[in-house]
Amino acid sequence: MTAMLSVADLGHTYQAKDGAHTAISDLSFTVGAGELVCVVGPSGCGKSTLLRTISGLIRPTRGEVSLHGDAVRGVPDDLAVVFQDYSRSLFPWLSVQKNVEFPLRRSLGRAERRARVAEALEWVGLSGAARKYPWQLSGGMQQRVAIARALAYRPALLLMDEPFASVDAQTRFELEDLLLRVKREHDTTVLVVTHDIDESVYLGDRVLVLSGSPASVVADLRVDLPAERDQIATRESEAFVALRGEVARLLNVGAGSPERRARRRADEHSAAAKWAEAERAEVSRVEAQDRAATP
Ligand SMILES: Nc1ncnc2c1ncn2[C@@H]1O[C@H](COP(=O)(O)OP(=O)(O)OP(=O)(O)O)[C@@H](O)[C@H]1O
Repeated sequence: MTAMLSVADLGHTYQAKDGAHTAISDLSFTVGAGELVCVVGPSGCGKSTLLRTISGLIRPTRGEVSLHGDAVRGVPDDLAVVFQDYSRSLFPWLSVQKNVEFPLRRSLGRAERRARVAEALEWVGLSGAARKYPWQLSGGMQQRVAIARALAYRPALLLMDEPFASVDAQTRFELEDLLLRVKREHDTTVLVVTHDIDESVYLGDRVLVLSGSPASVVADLRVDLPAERDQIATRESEAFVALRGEVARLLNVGAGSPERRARRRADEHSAAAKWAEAERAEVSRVEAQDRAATP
């Protein structure tokens, strides 16, 4: 299988006021064209840093990322990202139609843009919602819009950062099946970061298990399940149960004393709050820029 994405000896060290912090070290893996690979790892191990380097938002301090053979030096044209927080990734002042159309506004003429939007909305079952605004839709529908926007762009690689973590369990199952269907029908190459071990096995052709910070690859597991999956039958199958057990063991889920676990959760919480704050400021800045650029 041709490698669509190649990550070679990747490392990244942040320079902060209180010293240097190595978030990822020696990460190497490839993702083949048409493959769906899930990445799991302990909280704070460096998964978002990995996605930021793949999407060209930060330059790694070591190693290289290539997309169909070309080294990534900035944000690649043929890449789309779906984030966990749909409410911040959609523009509330634009209709669903205009949200999905937005990334296509420079590359395509009006007729082709409209055709792509109609097609993508049909894929995600939202043809009837084109004229609505994001705030008129449920959380699951908003995340469908974000997925439609990514798909309308026809990216060579779709990156998803905890895409279904903010929706209820029923919607999560529906969106997982939607992703599998779209991937199968359109041969999309996808890299999904998730905290959910079951989700990683249900969705993945492979599961990459990362170590604690700084992240490196602990295991690259092939998911030996039929391509057609079913939320009940697949999750009950022996192969599924065995694999999710293996991932949990590799992640050492449940290890440590209750005190150590509580301390670790508190540390993760304060680091997450700090970076969420920085990210909010960055998103507001970019939104203000986009708002100014919106015709
Ligand atoms: N801009 C930054 N400057 C300095 N350190 C950072 C920066 N961004 C992240 N870090 C640190 O790098 C480490 C990895 O962070 P990252 O957000 O990549 O992890 P993660 O696995 O995505 O976390 P989570 O599972 O909580 O989403 C953390 O210790 C974090 O505090």
